[in-house]
Amino acid sequence: MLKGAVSLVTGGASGLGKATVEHLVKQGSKVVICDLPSSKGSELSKTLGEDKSTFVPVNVTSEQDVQQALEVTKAKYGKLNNIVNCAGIGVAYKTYNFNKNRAHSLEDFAKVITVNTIGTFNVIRLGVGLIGQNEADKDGQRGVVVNTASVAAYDGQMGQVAYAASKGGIVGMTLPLARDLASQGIRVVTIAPGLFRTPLLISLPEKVIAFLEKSVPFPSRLGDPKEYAQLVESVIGNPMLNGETIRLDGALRMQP
Ligand SMILES: CC(=O)CC(=O)SCCNC(=O)CCNC(=O)[C@H](O)C(C)(C)COP(=O)(O)OP(=O)(O)OC[C@H]1O[C@@H](n2cnc3c(N)ncnc32)[C@H](O)[C@@H]1OP(=O)(O)O
Ligand SMILES: NC(=O)C1=CN([C@@H]2O[C@H](COP(=O)(O)OP(=O)(O)OC[C@H]3O[C@@H](n4cnc5c(N)ncnc54)[C@H](O)[C@@H]3O)[C@@H](O)[C@H]2O)C=CC1
Repeated sequence: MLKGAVSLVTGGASGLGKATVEHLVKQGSKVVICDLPSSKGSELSKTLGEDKSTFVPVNVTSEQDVQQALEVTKAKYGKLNNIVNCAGIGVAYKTYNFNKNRAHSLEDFAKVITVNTIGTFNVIRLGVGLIGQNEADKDGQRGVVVNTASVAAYDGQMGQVAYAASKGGIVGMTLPLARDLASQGIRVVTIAPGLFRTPLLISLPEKVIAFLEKSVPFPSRLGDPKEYAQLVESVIGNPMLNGETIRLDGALRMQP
C-alpha cells in the first residue's frame, strides 16, 4: 500500500510527525516533510536520504507555502497519495485569571485555532486537488487524509480551552470532509492521541507528566510516537475506515 506512494506530512520534523515520516519512508513511501523554516526538517531529510524525502519549509496557515509544497511534490515525485496533518501547537491558560483580573487573551485563542484548525483545513483544501488527479485504484480510491486531533477534543483539562476548541474543530470537520471528498475516492480519518512522548508533551512540568502518566489505565505510560505512526499506516491501508475519529489513548479519560 505504501510502496511507491507519495505522502506529505505536516509537523514532520518533530514528535508524532517525525515518527510518521520515518515509518512511511521505511514502508517504501516517498515523503514530503512540511514544517516551519526553523525546524529540523532539513536535517531529517538528509538522514533519511534526499531521494526518499524532501523538506519544504511550510507554515500550514499560509496558502502560498502549502501551494509551494504541492508544487515541489509534483515536480519531484509526480503525484500525491496521502496527507498526514501533524502540525500543531498548544497554550495553557484558564478562561479568566481571577488572581489578576485578566481574561484569556483573544490573541492566544485565535493563534491556536489558526494553526491547529485552520492550518489543518488549509492543507487539506489545497492538497486534495493534487490527490484528486490520481487514477483511482480498483476500489475507486485516489488517496487518504489523516488528521491529528487530541483526546482534549473530548475531555480538555482546565487551561485547555483554546487547544480543546481547536481539536474539537478537527473532529467536527472529519465527517463533512469525508462526505465532500467521497465522490473523488478520498478518505478522511482523524486520530485523537492521548499522551505521547514528544517535545510538545515533555515541555509540561514533570509533576504534571507523572500525574497524567499514572492516569492512563493501560498501558500506564506515555505512548511511543512509533505507535502513532503504526496507526497512520493502518488507516492508510484499510479502505473501510472513513469519516471517523479514532482515540489512541490506552483508555485515558483526562481529569479536570
Ligand atoms: C498535548 C495533548 O494533546 C494531550 C494533552 O492534552 S496533555 C494534557 C495537557 N494539560 C494541560 O496542559 C493542562 C493545562 N492547564 C494548566 O497547566 C493549569 O490549569 C493552568 C496553568 C492553566 C492554571 O494553573 P493553576 O495553578 O490552577 O491556575 P492559576 O494559579 O490561576 O494560574 C497559574 C498561572 O497561569 C497563568 N494564567 C492562568 N490563567 C491565565 C490567563 N487567563 N491569562 C494569562 N495567564 C494565565 C498565569 O501565569 C498564572 O500565574 P499568576 O497566578 O501568578 O498570574
Ligand atoms: N504529544 C502528545 O501527547 C499529543 C499530541 N497531539 C497533537 O499531535 C500533533 C503533533 O504533536 P507533537 O508531535 O506532540 O508536537 P511537536 O511539538 O513535537 O511537533 C509539532 C510540529 O509541528 C510544527 N509546527 C507548529 N506550528 C506549525 C505551523 N504553523 N506550520 C508548520 N508546522 C508547524 C512544529 O515545528 C513541530 O515540528 C499536534 O497537532 C498535537 O496537538 C495530540 C494529542 C497528544
